[in-house]
Amino acid sequence: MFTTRQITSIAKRAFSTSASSNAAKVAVLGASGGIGQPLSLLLKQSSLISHLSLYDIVNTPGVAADLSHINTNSKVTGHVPQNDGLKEALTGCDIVVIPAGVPRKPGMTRDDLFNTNASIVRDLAEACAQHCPKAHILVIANPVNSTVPIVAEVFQKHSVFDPKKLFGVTTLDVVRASRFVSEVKKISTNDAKITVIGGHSGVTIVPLLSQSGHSFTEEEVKSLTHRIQFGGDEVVKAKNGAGSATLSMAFAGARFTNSLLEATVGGKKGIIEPTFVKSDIFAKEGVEYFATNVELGPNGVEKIHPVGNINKYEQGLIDAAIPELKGNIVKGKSFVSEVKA
Ligand SMILES: NC(=O)c1ccc[n+]([C@@H]2O[C@H](COP(=O)([O-])OP(=O)(O)OC[C@H]3O[C@@H](n4cnc5c(N)ncnc54)[C@H](O)[C@@H]3O)[C@@H](O)[C@H]2O)c1
Ligand SMILES: O=C(O)C[C@H](O)C(=O)O
Repeated sequence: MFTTRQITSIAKRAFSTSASSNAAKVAVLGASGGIGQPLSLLLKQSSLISHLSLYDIVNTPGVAADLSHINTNSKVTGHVPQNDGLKEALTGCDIVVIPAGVPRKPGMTRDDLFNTNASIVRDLAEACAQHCPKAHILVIANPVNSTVPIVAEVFQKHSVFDPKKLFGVTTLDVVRASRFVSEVKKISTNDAKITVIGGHSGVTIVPLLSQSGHSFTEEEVKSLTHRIQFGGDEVVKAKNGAGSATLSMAFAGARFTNSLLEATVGGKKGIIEPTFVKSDIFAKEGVEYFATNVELGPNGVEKIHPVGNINKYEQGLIDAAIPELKGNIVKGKSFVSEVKA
């Protein structure tokens, strides 16, 4: 006869060793990089992932072997371009996260990365359109304001574009905003929920501090807004040529991926994350993609939240963001259409 304690312990073991049937295959493209490795480590902890598929042009066999010893239920595989590695990495994927591409050095803007990263993202998007056309695509590679339209154009070219399944990952801006506000107001980050809208570069990043429920002096608003818009530069400067944010980005990327997993395979309702998606909000102004809070659901984008009530200062920030955002988006779209022609 088993005691109650023994039965509980056997049940717990059985539960913890059986992989969840509601779990997804998730690929990380650029998995050996500064973001890719810690992001993959964080994703290895998810019970909603059955297969973590790691692709990079180098070093993924080692990264995958290392992660595969962690005793969570997901299988980990590593792929490199040889032997149809990209096809193998992507086939059957539900979610593809793309941090592949070069990071900034001091003095560079994110747009300065376009020449290198546009073709990397375009080629990876081509492979996704062919091998996992129904997957949710999460773009981290910069410049996000342009790389997201690049992915959309490639998917459109293959007639497989679903705007509900394409996301520019802007979560780091919200993570930073929360942290910076918590420091200034001396409050817990749990009480510092800041909506950040727009895009992901300099003035296109628009924090809506007036919606936070906290009051700020004019001075605080100006300095917090600047810090949130240019937080990436702080890290680039501190790393002094060794790249940009990797660990905080991995945290933010894992947060967004986990939210999407919960909303899709996890079946949870009411999950809201900020993200740069195809949106009608400023379509009249010629801006086809815009980040606001987005409710996630089983098919990806469930509901795009409007900007909401804003003050004059924030309206000024949006007015400044629109032309730059528009230019970034057109640049991404033309990059694909020019090659198409
Ligand atoms: N969205 C954001 O908030 C955010 C935040 C931080 C960084 N980023 C961006 O993320 C990107 C990656 O940053 P990082 O610090 O990890 O850079 P990194 O150089 O450390 O890593 C990039 C990885 O991409 C790989 N790679 C290059 N070409 C590839 C290809 N064709 N296919 C697959 N993999 C390829 C490299 O081998 C490398 O391992 C940069 O563009 C950076 O600007 C975005
Ligand atoms: O600043 C960068 O270039 C990386 C990233 O976009 C960030 O916001 O940290």
